[in-house]
Amino acid sequence: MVTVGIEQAGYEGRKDVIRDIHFSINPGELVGLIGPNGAGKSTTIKAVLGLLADFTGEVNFGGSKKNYAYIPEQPILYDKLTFWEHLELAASANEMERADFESKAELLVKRFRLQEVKHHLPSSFSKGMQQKIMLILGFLAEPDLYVVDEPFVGLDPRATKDLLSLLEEERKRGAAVLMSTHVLDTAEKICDRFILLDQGSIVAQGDLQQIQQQCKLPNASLFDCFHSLT
Ligand SMILES: Nc1ncnc2c1ncn2[C@@H]1O[C@H](COP(=O)(O)OP(=O)(O)OP(=O)(O)O)[C@@H](O)[C@H]1O
Repeated sequence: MVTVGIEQAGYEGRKDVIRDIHFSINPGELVGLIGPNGAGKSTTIKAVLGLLADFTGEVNFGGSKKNYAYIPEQPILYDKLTFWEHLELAASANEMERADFESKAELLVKRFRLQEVKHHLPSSFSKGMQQKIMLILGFLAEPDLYVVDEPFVGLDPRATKDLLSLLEEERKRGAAVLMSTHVLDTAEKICDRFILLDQGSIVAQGDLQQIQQQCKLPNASLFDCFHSLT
């Protein structure tokens, strides 16, 4: 289980962007981090991953080692490495066996329909194709925790479906997922629980029924709850 207890966190020169953020994620669970622009979703993710200069609190990954894959909103790729070389680099960082790496990587490349561009430079790819590379890099690692920042915006419907089915398989293996998104109708369908952020703090958390109770709107959609709370 991943346990997050953030007293406060922020950036150099802009401390205290988020405060009193407490939640946990069980193995196999998909938790949605929801909130308007600037609410602090990405900052919360960076705090969980230990990427912030200014941080007070504690994040416990449950094991001795922080075993996670972070799939950022903006793809981060090297200009001079081909798509396949990015995968090879990730495999060596994760100390994967060659044969294991090749079979998994080939399957993922095929699944996201990128075989044709395997040996091309990703700097020439579209935003959605670059995003797929970030997803493949994450899935290759088979981590205990996936941290996915706004995955749906750049992906076409088929890629979105591929992502969701792969995440479902990974959750069956026991992987936990923390996902930030604005796409509330998808979030409502796929997340076990939600954390609703506004202005750097949690305004509601729980499953849909608990969120509905917290905003006193029985049977309301996540979208309606979101609007009444933010
Ligand atoms: N590198 C940074 N330095 C200083 N302030 C930052 C930095 N990044 C974000 N912030 C500020 O922190 C606040 C929360 O931003 P954050 O990116 O966490 O929001 P978000 O909920 O992820 O928003 P969005 O939905 O637009 O992606 C905003 O006021 C933003 O201006």
